[in-house]
Amino acid sequence: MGRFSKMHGLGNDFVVIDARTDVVEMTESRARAIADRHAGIGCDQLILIGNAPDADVSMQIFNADGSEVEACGNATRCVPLFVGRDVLIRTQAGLLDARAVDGGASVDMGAPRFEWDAIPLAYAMDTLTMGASWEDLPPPAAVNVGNPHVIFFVDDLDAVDTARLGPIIETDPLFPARVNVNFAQVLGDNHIRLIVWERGAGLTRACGTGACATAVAAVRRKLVSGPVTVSLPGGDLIIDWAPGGTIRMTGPATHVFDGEADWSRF
Ligand SMILES: N[C@@H](CCC[C@H](N)C(=O)O)C(=O)O
Repeated sequence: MGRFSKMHGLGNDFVVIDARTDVVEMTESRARAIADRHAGIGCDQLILIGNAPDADVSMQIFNADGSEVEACGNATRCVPLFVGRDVLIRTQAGLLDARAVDGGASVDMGAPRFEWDAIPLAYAMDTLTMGASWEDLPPPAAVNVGNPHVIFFVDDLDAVDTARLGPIIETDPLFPARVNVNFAQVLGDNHIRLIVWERGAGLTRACGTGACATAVAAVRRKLVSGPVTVSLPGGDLIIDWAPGGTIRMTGPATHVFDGEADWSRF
């Protein structure tokens, strides 16, 4: 039998396995089966904590569809709670410094990347893909915070059919590796409301990297300033970024329960 912990950050929920002590061979189909909410344990992402030569621990991230990805902000905040101390975490997105704070954690998520600035993204969307399916959405911003995000700033978030547009944009041929889709409404100089259609997981209650990417895009467009409160369906994150710097994300992390499972059944 293998052990796991169920954890979440603002309702973005995880099955966390300590691969330092429980060796489990993770495949796409096994990750998908564990994440299945009806026939498995159920989670948005499956997290494997392992050993790393250059950090306290490593973190591997699998979306609910089984795809392995580079970054997960909400899971990163859960790692200090899982390990029991502040940690330097090796991820595909780089080394992340995660420190416990009251009720959660504060993480240096590294510097955002804007390599997509080289792509005339709005033009490409207009000419290649927009057509019938993208409708009246404005040209998005594109920010990579270890994983890829597009951000649409809209006037009225309640008027956007996020469940319908999310998967269309996620799988648009413009994004060969698919993309996380953020729908944001600026509520004030330091406040953004956000709904995220996550690549490989769909609509989640919160997306930490989505909040980081959205705050960065909003600061760059001078829509907000200073530390930004990003309000997601599951609650609030504080994101602090200034041009040229790294992103600091602060918010809750929750341990729900521990369990045991026979991984060979998945
Ligand atoms: N929920 C996460 C993001 C998880 C990965 C994402 N779906 C992707 O495919 O890049 C977060 O809190 O950042």
